[in-house]
Amino acid sequence: MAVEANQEWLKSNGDPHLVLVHRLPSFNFQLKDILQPHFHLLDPADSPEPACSFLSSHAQSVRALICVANTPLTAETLNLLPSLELVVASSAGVDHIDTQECRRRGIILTNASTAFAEDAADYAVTLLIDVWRRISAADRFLHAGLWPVKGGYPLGSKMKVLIDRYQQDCVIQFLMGLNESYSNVRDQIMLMDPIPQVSKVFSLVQQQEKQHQMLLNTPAIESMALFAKNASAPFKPFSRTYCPHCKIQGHSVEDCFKLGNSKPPICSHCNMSGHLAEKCYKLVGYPPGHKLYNRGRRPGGNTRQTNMVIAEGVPKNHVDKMDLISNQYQKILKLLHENHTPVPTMSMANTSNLPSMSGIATCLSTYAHKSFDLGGKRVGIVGLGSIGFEVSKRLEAFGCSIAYSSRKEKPHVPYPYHANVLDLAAHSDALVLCCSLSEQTRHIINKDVMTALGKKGVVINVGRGGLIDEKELVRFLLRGDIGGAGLDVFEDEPDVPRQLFELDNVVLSPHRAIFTPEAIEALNQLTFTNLKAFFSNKPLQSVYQIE
Ligand SMILES: O=CC(=O)O
Repeated sequence: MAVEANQEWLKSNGDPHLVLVHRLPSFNFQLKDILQPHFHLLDPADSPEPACSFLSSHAQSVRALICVANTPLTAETLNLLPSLELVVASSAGVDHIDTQECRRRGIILTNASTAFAEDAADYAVTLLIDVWRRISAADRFLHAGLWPVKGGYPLGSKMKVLIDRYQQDCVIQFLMGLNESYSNVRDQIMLMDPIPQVSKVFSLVQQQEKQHQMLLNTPAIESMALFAKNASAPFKPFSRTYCPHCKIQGHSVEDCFKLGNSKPPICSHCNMSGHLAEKCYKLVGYPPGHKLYNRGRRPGGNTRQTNMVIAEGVPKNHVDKMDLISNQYQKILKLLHENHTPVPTMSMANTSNLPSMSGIATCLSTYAHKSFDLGGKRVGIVGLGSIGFEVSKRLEAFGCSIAYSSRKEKPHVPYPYHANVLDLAAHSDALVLCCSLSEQTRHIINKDVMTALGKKGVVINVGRGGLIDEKELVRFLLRGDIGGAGLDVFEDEPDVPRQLFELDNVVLSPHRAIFTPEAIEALNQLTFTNLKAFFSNKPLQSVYQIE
């Protein structure tokens, strides 16, 4: 920082002014070296004397105080500083400062939101894109070595139908017994009455799979519970599978249907849509005349085929573990029925001339066209201060439409204003929380707001954890009553609800939004500028309006 020739912030006799450093002893005061040459810094944390008596004896004439990070600044401390006129907070949030007491005493408060605005906004937008596009989840998927095993990770906010279909497919294949080393857990699941929902079975299977994997040093594809012959074939770009619907090699018509590109195929065996008769035949046995009719038929007749055909509840002969009996088959059919959600049909016409893309990627991009992109999404910004405004600038560039709620309507802002967050939520696909935490804003995101935001709504928080009723948010996320969350802050940091760890539609970050060297440099600059301005009777920057 350049030293200025005219040091008009010094006292008239040329001495430096006193500035009190208010910090918890565990917090480093990095600005010390920069400020020391220009101000007389008083730092009780450097003294062996208890803070109270230090302040009473040495700080009676102090006019300016720097509040470091989230060191609590209470009315009791303020009472010990009768000459205090300025509090310079080195944070954007001021919920650790008794702002009402500051106001009562006429103390001016500045915060760091202008210094941190760009970095905090970058982070908020990144969280939003990550939640919508599932970037972190896809990263975990890839790091876990699952790409070659389970095929492409379906990205995007409206992929739930596809994920459901994917889970359903995996579960059915698993229950059909394509991986024998999982027969015990399969039998246990089949004995459950009723068989739990597909998503539950899917997670039970995954748990088992994790346990298996832990026992193996180098897990092989074949050791996966959900591994099934050809399960990943449709996802391989050079597979010889051919889709008669979209005329692209690399996936089957069933996959095309799962991706929403064709009408569901109808099974000629059970009349259900969504799969072909081959799937049923694998379960119940191939009919006479089918090319695989003799497959698995052994002398003695204990084959899946004969068991399935003859058994009514209990097989007559010995049944080996892998075989399904007919009521198990019925249970599986029921599962299929319960989870049968229609998938929107979309045309491949616009993308079928993209030879460099694999079939699956082409299908995904087609499906994604109106689903994953940020363009057209309605984003509600809660708190249009300096951080919120930077968020709006960025998201506008992505083609989002912006609305906001704030303590007051901003006269020169072009975006629609909503006087309350409930109303904003009802008109938004995502809410981005950039406001400060106060008694008025605590739990501003509550049950009603989340309900208004809806099942596809996303909430991003770079403000303070207390803005959200976190327990309620966890419930909403676990029930699928909200579309996702990107959270940099939590109610009880560093404790984060563990239930969130498993959710792919949740991105978690340990309160890092503003931590960049550039933001710290901007903070140093802002603090120095404000102290100089204060002692030279010039206007201050980043003044926090206490209400
Ligand atoms: O969270 C960071 C800050 O308030 O500065």
